[in-house]
Amino acid sequence: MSSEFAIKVEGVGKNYQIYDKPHHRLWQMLRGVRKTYYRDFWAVKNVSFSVRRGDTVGIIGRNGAGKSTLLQMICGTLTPTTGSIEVNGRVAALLELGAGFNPEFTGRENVYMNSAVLGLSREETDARFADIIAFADIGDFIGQPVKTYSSGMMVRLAFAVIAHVDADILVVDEALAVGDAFFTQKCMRFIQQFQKNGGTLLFVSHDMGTVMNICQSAIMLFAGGQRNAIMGAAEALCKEYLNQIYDDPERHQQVEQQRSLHEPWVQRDSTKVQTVLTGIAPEKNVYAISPFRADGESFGAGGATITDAGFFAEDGERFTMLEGGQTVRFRVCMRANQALTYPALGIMLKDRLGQYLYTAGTDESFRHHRLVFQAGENICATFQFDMPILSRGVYTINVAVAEGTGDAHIQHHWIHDAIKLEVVSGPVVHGLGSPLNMEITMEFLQPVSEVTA
Ligand SMILES: Nc1ncnc2c1ncn2[C@@H]1O[C@H](COP(=O)(O)OP(=O)(O)OP(=O)(O)O)[C@@H](O)[C@H]1O
Repeated sequence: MSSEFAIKVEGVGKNYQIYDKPHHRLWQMLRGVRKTYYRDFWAVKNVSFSVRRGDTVGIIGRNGAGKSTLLQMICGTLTPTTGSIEVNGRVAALLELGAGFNPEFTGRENVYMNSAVLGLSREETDARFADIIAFADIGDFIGQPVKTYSSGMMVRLAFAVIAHVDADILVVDEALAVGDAFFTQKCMRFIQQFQKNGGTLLFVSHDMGTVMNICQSAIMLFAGGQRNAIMGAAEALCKEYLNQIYDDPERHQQVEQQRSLHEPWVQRDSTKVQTVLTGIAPEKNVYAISPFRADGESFGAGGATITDAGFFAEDGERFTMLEGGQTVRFRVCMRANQALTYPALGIMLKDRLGQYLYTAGTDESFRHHRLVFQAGENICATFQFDMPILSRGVYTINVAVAEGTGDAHIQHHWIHDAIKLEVVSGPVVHGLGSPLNMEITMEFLQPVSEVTA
């Protein structure tokens, strides 16, 4: 296989023999020469594709389409019935909760066992053990049997291991990377670094927005057919996937039923032949704001320390709840530990996948002020803006203090996820959010013929 490829899959299929009754299995063993007591079920059939090194590939498909089956075969935990799979490099996967862990063993024992399965020697694991534990951040539970872990702890430990085994290929199911927002951000930072370093990523997701954002190409699986996977550009396949979802006869049937139950309201009121509805979205966009995390994960040269950050009202009160559209002040404060020339404070709002939505800094506005801070000075910057209307979910804000100019600067203190924002309610479920002050109007441009009651 050319080393240009990380994975090459040719004609791969996985067949399960389905027995309708338990005793049919026994009959098959005893009398199977003359008669077959099972049905063949192809979870994956005749799949071929190749993934180049360094690519990020989305794995999409409806529930039961065969994603896990295919990926388990790539990881080597399941044997294909047909075809061949070549993998060039070390594969580490986060596919199934608790997979690869022995529930009776402690977290520590499982780390050693898992690392060994992934190709690390005992000495290599010894050298990385402290980092693995720090990444997982599960405290004393590391000495407890894994069967006592919450699902969140299990994901933490599993991700910590795969992040430290020098994998060439990572297989991650997005559904497992959810839970604690700060841990998710840490995982996404690791994944972004892994991609930058040229790692190959297979990313299973049901969120087409995410796939289009982070993947160049995608593999779409679908149940049935002579060949049940196709590979293509991420955007084209995501569109195709959405087409398929909405082309579902069951959905059409449900809508037909709704039609038969509800008379269209325009027809009930014959005076409303032409109607205008005007309104703003009825549900308030409410944000819950976490306290400032001074001890959040951070880095920097140490010439300054961020001492506080948060949303404040005009009278100085710290907000713990906010509403989309509300005018707010985000204040970030720092202490200079040394003299600083051209210092700048910055804030970055990120979505759950660690992608920047908005960033702002004092550098642009204060560039011409040629600011200099002295050691021991405390300085706060306030960013006033109208809170955007974001879709429901968890967001975080990084805060940072840098010194220098746009191209040539150093970071003195950068805190990842210093504040967590959770949009707990709101009118927007899909997409990033909605513009502020949106009004929705519906007009019937064609006169609707009068309907007799
Ligand atoms: N051991 C098994 N025996 C029989 N059928 C199986 C077995 N494992 C999986 N299947 C079937 O194979 C099909 C593909 O399953 P798979 O878990 O790979 O789908 P998936 O795309 O990962 O689904 P999801 O998105 O729900 O996780 C399903 O119909 C499933 O019921």
